[in-house]
Amino acid sequence: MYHIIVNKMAGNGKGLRMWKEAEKYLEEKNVTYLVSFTEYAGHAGELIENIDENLIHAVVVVGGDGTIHEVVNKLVHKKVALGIVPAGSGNDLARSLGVPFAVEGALSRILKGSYQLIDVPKVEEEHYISIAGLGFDGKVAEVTNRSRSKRLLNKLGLGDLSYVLNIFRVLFTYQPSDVSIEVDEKFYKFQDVWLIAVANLPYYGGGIMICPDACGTDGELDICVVSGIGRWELLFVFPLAFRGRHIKHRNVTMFRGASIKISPSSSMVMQCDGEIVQNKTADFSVDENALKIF
Ligand SMILES: Nc1ncnc2c1ncn2[C@@H]1O[C@H](COP(=O)(O)OP(=O)(O)OP(=O)(O)O)[C@@H](O)[C@H]1O
Repeated sequence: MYHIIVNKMAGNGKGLRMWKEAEKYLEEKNVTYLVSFTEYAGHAGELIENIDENLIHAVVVVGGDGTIHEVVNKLVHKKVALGIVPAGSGNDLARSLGVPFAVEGALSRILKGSYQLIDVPKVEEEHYISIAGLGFDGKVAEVTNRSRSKRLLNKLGLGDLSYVLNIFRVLFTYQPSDVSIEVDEKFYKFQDVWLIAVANLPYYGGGIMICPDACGTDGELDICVVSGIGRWELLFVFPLAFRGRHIKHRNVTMFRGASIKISPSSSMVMQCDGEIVQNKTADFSVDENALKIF
């Protein structure tokens, strides 16, 4: 049986609209399912905390990357597969995996039943599926989630605009840090680091292809470091990242590895799949082939 988890509030109400469409489609196809609706942050994880693996063969999220992130943390190394009907504002996991954005396409992919095994990275005990970021992107996520303008813009259906506004706000106040990075026992030192992305898959931030070659089945993580760059130049490089063309820029360094330790000289805000995490250290590893995903 499918357990469907719906975040009605995802994507400024897109979750509810897409669920209504999904409900009709599932009825037409005579699919048996159990459905639950999230009511607060953290609820999706709680709903499947004690999942009966003999009864439920797949969890389907109708929601965004934040809801998926909670579910991933409960499904790692389980028999239960994950399906997604992308209804968030960013939908970067769907973009990376080529999941259709329309309800019918996304559901028919799930109902076909063929899954792949995907790697799941972790930083300390926190798993994530797409990208973890330290620095500038973490700060933008933190400021946006706290800001009153987000709530107001969400009500007006302009939620994405709050990210853009905060990118500018953070750009002119952010203080870069010096950072030591250990990748598979090789040691690197960077000055004036703006951001470090540690990626299982290519996309974050609603379509930014920060690590174009990241592959969720190679047992490794791709790392992008942006350092030693002026504020105005960063503003110029930023749009290139929507097509992955930033990687040739002289202030951008790309690596790949399975075990990564990041030590900044001053604290850097960390986000995993867009959710802020309060870790003391940033030691990354990969659980290979740890999640079944449609
Ligand atoms: N009923 C609810 N009311 C408020 N917040 C909720 C509710 N249900 C879940 N949440 C929380 O809302 C946050 C955002 O949800 P989600 O990621 O699904 O959508 P999104 O932010 O619009 O999409 P994306 O992450 O793709 O940009 C998550 O952290 C989730 O835990």
